[in-house]
Amino acid sequence: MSLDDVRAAIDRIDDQIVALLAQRQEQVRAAAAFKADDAAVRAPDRRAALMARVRERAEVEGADTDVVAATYAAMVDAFIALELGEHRARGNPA
Ligand SMILES: C=C(O[C@@H]1C=C(C(=O)O)C=C[C@H]1O)C(=O)O
Repeated sequence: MSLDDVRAAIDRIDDQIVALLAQRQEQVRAAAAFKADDAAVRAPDRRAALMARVRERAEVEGADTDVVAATYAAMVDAFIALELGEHRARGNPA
C-alpha cells in the first residue's frame, strides 16, 4: 500500500466524519431549541458527562484517549459557539 493509498483511505474516512458532523449539528440545533439562556446552551454538566463517555468509548475502540478527548473538546466548544450565536440571533437573553 502506497502513501497515496493511505491518504485516499483517510479522505474516505473524513467524508464519513464530515457527514456525521452534519447529522450531529442538526441534533445540537434541536437541543438548543429547548434552551432559554447561555448557561443552558453551555450545559457544563452534560459536556463533562459526554467527555467522560467518549474517553471510555475511545478505550473500547482502541483509539488514543487524549486525541479523542482533544478532538471532542474542540468540537463541542465549536458547537456551543454555534448555538450561542444562533441564540443571540433569535434575541434570547444571555
Ligand atoms: C447539545 C447540547 O449543548 C451543548 C453542546 C454539546 C454537544 O455538542 O454535544 C453538549 C453539551 C452542551 O455543552 C446539549 O445540551 O445536549
